[in-house]
Amino acid sequence: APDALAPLIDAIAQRLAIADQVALSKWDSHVPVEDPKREQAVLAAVSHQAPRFWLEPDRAQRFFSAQIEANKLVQYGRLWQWVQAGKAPSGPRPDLKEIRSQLDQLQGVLLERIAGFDPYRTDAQCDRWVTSTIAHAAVDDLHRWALVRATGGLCASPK
Ligand SMILES: C=C(O[C@@H]1C=C(C(=O)O)C=C[C@H]1O)C(=O)O
Repeated sequence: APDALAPLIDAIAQRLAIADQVALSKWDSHVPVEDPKREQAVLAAVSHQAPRFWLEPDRAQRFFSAQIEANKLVQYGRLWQWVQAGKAPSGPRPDLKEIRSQLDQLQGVLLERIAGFDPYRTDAQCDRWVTSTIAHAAVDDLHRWALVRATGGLCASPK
């Protein structure tokens, strides 16, 4: 795989790691996982920032839609596990505003890395590279499936 892929998958995984914190804050506050207004704000910011990274706003938005869907997948999965267990982990709870500013900080990193990988997305090997990089990621099952969701549009053509 090209050198640009591992850092991209890493940034995607970092954004998904934050989903656990989001889920915890929503468990505490009984707020629904999905927040359409916040999603729109994220997508608007992304499309505004895209040209700075020589990315088509549409392409950047589609990529981020997948990140948002994957993020919700992790949250629903964690909440399901905590309902099943009858409890969520104890420990420090950053508030949602703080967590969202962490997500915002990752935005530029993700855009930079998606732009770095884009030249390779039409390669016939693209799906194989992505598949094997995800297989080797040091994450649990829930995060691995979320990585699959998050990278669904990474390669230009389906298998
Ligand atoms: C991460 C959150 O949960 C969901 C996922 C979002 C995202 O990935 O950016 C945005 C809004 C929510 O639908 C959040 O509420 O901030």
